[in-house]
Amino acid sequence: RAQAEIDAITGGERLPSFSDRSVLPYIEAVCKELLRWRVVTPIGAPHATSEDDIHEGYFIPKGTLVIPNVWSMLNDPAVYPDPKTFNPERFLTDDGQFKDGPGLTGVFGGGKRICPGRFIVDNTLFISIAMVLSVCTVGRKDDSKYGPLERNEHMGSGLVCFPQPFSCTIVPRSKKAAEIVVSAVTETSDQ
Ligand code: HEM
Repeated sequence: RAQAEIDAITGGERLPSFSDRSVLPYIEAVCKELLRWRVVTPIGAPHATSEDDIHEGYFIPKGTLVIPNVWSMLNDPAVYPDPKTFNPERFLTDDGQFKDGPGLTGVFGGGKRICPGRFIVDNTLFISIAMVLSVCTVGRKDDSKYGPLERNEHMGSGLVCFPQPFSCTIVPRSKKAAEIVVSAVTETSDQ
């Protein structure tokens, strides 16, 4: 579906660009679902309350350490049904337009110390996914080095989580797609 959406805009003749973003809602949804499905900072960053507070009946004194359970918010079945399934469509309306999801901004923390890198993340995710999928097909692969993919497709643990090593296949979709990649690389190295 992602590739069909891109092809409808580029005609398979060029790489997608940032100016195509508003007409690629499914790619937008893929980016958001990736941030939700594999949470990079599952417990955000610790903060402290700067004054006494009451939250849902609980008294929280000034100076209390607060750790946001971002993973739980983004895996709440009441908000994101069947949360373990990668399903970009949860970020689309019935007529295929992009819709943001509750709690997703929590991925980057909040308040004065919210992640300043979130704009880089947003743009890099979009352009990388759109460009790669426009010219390549990415496939699953089991191998003797890392074993069955299912066993390795989880994230590591820690304050910052990332996928465990895994194998995959990345192949050009066509001869034309391979030519587009070569000419983009040549143009970049000429600059
Ligand atoms: C998916 C990628 C990323 C995620 C999920 C992420 C998440 C976070 C979170 C949760 C915080 C703590 C915010 C808080 O205190 O509430 C943070 C802080 C920060 N992030 Fe990111 N981040 C990402 C990428 C980046 C990138 C690419 C950069 C820089 C290019 C960056 C720079 C920073 C900096 C400098 C802070 C500290 C801000 C401060 O304490 O004032 N992050 N990030």
